[in-house]
Amino acid sequence: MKFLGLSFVALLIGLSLFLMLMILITLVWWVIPNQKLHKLKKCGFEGPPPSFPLGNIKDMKRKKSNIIIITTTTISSSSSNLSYGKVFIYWLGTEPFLYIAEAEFLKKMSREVEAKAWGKPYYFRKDRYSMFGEGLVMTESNQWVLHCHVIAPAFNPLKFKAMANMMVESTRKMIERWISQINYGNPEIDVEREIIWKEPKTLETKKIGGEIDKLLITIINERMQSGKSKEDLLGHLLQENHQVVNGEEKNKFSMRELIDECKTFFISGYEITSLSIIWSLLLLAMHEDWQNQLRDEIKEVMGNNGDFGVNVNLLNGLKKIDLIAMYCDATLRRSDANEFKPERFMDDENHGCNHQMGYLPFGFVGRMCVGRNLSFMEYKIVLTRLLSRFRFKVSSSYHHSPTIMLSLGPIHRISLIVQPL
Ligand code: HEM
Repeated sequence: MKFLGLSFVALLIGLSLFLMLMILITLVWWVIPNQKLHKLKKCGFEGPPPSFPLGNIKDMKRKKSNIIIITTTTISSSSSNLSYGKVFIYWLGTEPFLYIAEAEFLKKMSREVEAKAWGKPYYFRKDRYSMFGEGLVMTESNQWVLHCHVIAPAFNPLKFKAMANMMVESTRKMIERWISQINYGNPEIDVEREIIWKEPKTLETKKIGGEIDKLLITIINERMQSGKSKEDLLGHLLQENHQVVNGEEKNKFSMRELIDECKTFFISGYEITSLSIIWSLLLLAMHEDWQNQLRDEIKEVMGNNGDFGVNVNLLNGLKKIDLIAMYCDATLRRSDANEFKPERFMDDENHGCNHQMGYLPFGFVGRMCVGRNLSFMEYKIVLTRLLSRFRFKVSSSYHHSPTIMLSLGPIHRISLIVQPL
């Protein structure tokens, strides 16, 4: 039998497939999200119903009040005019997110929710998998606990001395490059290009992912076979990874896990610290009085070391540099938050915010940044040496263009006029 030229069987198959697809869509986009919402409501959370197909993205785009959004472990500032109070559930596609504008609630959660219970949103895991694989940023529950045990000791500040020397050396090379450029009559330096390695876009990382993996396998194998431990992050990681159980040598991580951790350190570590340094240089170039204050402090604390070498212990004495560095885009800020006032951090336990949970540049509770001490050290080393050698001014060609990528970066170059002291 034929209908519109199609056999009855083909029509039946087509119809069944269509029906199955409709059932699947209804399940995924309506039944399951509504079940989740029902459960969340039972726990006392209110919020708009999931709307097909994008969730509440449209509503979220309309700006009114600044609030904090927690997307499982990721905290970011955003805006909303949804009228569900200060804590509610909203939807991105079919995924529920907890929206928090109440610092006390955030504090309570950070006390009561175990670190291993935090996870990452599905879209983040999918989008960033090529960058982080199953590295620490992505792991959850007991796998996170295991990774933490291996990785955290590698970030013990007592192990940073050799890394400090590498940082000093690479800053020295950069300073030499700048001086030779200045001597050629070009004092305008694109500090972004000089300091930062551009984070590859997700697509690029997907394309070159295999190449990166191969390169890392070679490096890791060479290190393992040479038997010599190098005092850098990979060296410390390999040391922590090695164990002897009942006389048998074993590794805690597989090669895949080692590769993913290396990628995680590189991508989550390198980019953010570099960005902190270049934004700080820009702010200092805009506020020369602060450059002078910092130079005075560097001389007072480091003596000549600010110029010729770095004593890691002395870095702890530099308080003002801390102060400027890590001012994050906290949302519970005071009304003068957009003014450059590093002094607001001085003797203020809330770091210039209205609440202690307003300042969370390194995340919070157990999922706090494992690399924060390393990043402080690198930041201080680079800034100390640059300020000891140069005066910075903003170039007339500078065009302010911050944008959020993985972190807050500039679209256009950050050009500064650099004058040797
Ligand atoms: C200015 C510098 C840095 C800032 C502002 C920063 C910020 C953060 C934040 C906010 C988180 C929490 C993310 C979340 O909850 O999803 C985090 C986690 C993490 N950071 Fe950093 N970070 C910095 C430097 C570094 C460095 C230098 C490294 C390593 C070389 C690093 C490695 C990591 C890792 C592995 C995690 C995941 C920790 C976990 O989930 O247990 N970060 N960082």
